[in-house]
Amino acid sequence: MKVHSLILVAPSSAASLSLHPKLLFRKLKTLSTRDDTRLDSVKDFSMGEAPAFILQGLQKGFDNVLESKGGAFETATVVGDKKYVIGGTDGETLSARVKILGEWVNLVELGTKPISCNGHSAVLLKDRILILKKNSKPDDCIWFLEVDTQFVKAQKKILGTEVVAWSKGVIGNAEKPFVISGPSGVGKGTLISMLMTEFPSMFGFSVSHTTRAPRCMEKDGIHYHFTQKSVMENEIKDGKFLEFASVHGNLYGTSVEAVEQVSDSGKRCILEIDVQGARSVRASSLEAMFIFICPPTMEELEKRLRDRGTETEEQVQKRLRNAQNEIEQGTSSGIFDHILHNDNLQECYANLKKLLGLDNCVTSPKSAPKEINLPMDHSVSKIDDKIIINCISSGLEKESNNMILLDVSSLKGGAPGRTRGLDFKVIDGHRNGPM
Ligand SMILES: Nc1ncnc2c1ncn2[C@@H]1O[C@H](COP(=O)(O)OP(=O)(O)OP(=O)(O)O)[C@@H](O)[C@H]1O
Ligand SMILES: Nc1nc2c(ncn2[C@@H]2O[C@H](COP(=O)(O)O)[C@@H](O)[C@H]2O)c(=O)[nH]1
Repeated sequence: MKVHSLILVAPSSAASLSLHPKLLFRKLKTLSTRDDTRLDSVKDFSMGEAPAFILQGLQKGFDNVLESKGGAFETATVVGDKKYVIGGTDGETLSARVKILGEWVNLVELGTKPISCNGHSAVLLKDRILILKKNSKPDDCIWFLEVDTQFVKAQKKILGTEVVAWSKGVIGNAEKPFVISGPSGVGKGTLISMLMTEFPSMFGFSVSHTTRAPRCMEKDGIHYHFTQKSVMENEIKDGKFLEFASVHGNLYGTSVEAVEQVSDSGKRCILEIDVQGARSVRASSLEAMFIFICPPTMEELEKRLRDRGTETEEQVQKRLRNAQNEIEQGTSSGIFDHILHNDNLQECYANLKKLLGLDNCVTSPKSAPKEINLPMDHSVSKIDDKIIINCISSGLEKESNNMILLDVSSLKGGAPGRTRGLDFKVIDGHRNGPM
């Protein structure tokens, strides 16, 4: 029998990625050939201990799949007394609605929503719903709708309403970003340029937003995203910034997207931000390495700032006044993992490379990122932290029963950024022989 739609209650024994494929196939076959009346017993599941279930379009009339008149595909996921309805083809994106005790209530959806698709599966994990989009590109097929994560809980408190947050799922982990701070003119930008010139495929710069005016050689989107104060303040309210601070009289900030874009490219992200920003990142969920750059003396710092010639006299004075406080904070607050002294530039650069494990480093070509290819037709089931995607191939002479095992045991990050740490394995059914 071909498995079209399958619903499982998580057995106590964990199916791990290391489970022998033959055993897994056997286990699934047993479960999938069960009488469909088995489904009724799990219709009323509640959230908490992560009951395993699938929401699948193929099982018409099944409680969790709603198909509205216009052909809009929707799934409903019950979490305690709430029912999250996800889908709709009337817009360009998927969206979510929620019913509490049978009544529709106002729901704020945060994050970037996924673009619409021809159906999806929805699987309840502990505090979020995994969405597997059908007929979507490999880098767009896995999404999460967070319903009870720390981020959602905090936003509910702030907004005083029901909140969910969308987050795109990414296979693998990002390289640990590093934060470089130090007073204006100490040489942060110079050191970062040297690093990016020597290791172009290894590092990416997080392009900050700022409300200050561009300097003559600065380009929008490359050196900074130059913006208006009111625009940036609204984006801060919308939760788009990982950190922000008022520095030397202007607003500066790192958007969540700036860091995620660098990580998506497989590079290690560099954040060049002030001490207040570093403090905020330290308190955020972003795991990073923190480096503070110190000038040899205040006189030398002043000379470098003046020689750079990018600031007016008034601005130089302001930056020097702030520098004293930054150096005190940077060297005594415990925010920073490492302090480097930029007296001799080449020596400081060599020390920075040492910290980053790059001394005597030979750059090797990067292996291509792992990509998941979800077939249009698949059914989904769940055992503990493993999502089993049964790929249904039709029209082929031989029936293929490939499976994708998606491991959601080590999720990292999440809204307002990407959800990383996903892993998967393809199990070729043919190679396992008859069961
Ligand atoms: N070790 C050094 N010795 C002498 N000059 C230096 C040294 N390091 C950097 N400089 C020079 O000091 C000036 C300021 O450096 P840079 O612009 O990199 O500072 P910054 O910390 O990035 O400043 P800001 O925070 O304002 O962006 C530049 O003209 C640079 O060439
Ligand atoms: N908190 C943040 N501070 C930032 C960010 N980007 C830059 N900076 C700091 O601003 C000063 C001044 O920069 P300049 O380009 O005007 O010379 C610099 O020393 C950085 O420390 C940011 O995104 N967040």
